[in-house]
Amino acid sequence: MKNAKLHLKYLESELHIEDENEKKQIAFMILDHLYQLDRNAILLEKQFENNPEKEKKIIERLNKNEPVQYIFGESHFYGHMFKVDANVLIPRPETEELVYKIIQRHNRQESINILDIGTGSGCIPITLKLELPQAEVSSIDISKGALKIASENADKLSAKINFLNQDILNYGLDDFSELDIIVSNPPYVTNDEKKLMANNVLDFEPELALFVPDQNPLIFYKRITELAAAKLKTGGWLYFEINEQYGKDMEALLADFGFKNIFIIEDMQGKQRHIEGQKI
Ligand SMILES: C[S@@+](CC[C@H](N)C(=O)[O-])C[C@H]1O[C@@H](n2cnc3c(N)ncnc32)[C@H](O)[C@@H]1O
Repeated sequence: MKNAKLHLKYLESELHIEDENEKKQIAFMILDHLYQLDRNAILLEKQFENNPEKEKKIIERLNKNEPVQYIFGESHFYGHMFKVDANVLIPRPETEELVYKIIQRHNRQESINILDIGTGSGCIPITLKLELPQAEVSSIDISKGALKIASENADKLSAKINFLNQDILNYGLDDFSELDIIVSNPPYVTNDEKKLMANNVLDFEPELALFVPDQNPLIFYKRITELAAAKLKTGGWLYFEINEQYGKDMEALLADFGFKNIFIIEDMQGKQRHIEGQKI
């Protein structure tokens, strides 16, 4: 039998993670994931039977920089647990902020049409459907692997979403007439920025979800803004998560396509992370 508090310390000592807080957090997550030991159980020094083989495998993968979310196959987003694998981006807290912003503007009774572009794990469309249950929600991704995970998440969380496998750069939204909301967190990292990124992102997260050509970093934003100008209802909103380097360019882009009420929103780190604009 092991003592939960002492075992937490042991797990920490096996992890090659520089940041002490992150190390502790991940050791907690291992105890929770493998043995359902929460902070209370650790504080009370609960006795439990451990599985050294499983622990060893997890620690080996963590020490090769693999994100803990891929190892456990799940990630929290907006109070729900989403299945994740190597086909999908790990949902980020900044994206929760974008979803929160959208939910604040609408109410649960509105029968609105929402389209999300770039589904990934399905975190955006599924959360919007759960919070705005009268909405019709659709979501597009080029990746069949991502759509499979997103559909599983939608089923698990009982959210009815219309998923479409399309390349937004070559699809004119022909299945849609008038939309109230278009939201997207498209790929926005340039190759130049690759060298600044952590290995656990570069080695494990899907390239398709992250990168855009250096010579055309706004390729997805230009295409989606053009489509939104055509497909949104008057009064409808366009929401993007953005690369903080391109706030000014994004404002100009939305203005060029006739959007009004354009606002850039900072994330919790104070970075220009979201933009919204209204079709008037
Ligand atoms: C940055 S990820 C966002 C995923 C998810 N919405 C989130 O916030 O966690 C971008 C997504 O866009 C998808 N994608 C990339 N190129 C695409 C294209 N040409 N058409 C449609 N989706 C595309 C990727 O497969 C990926 O799932």
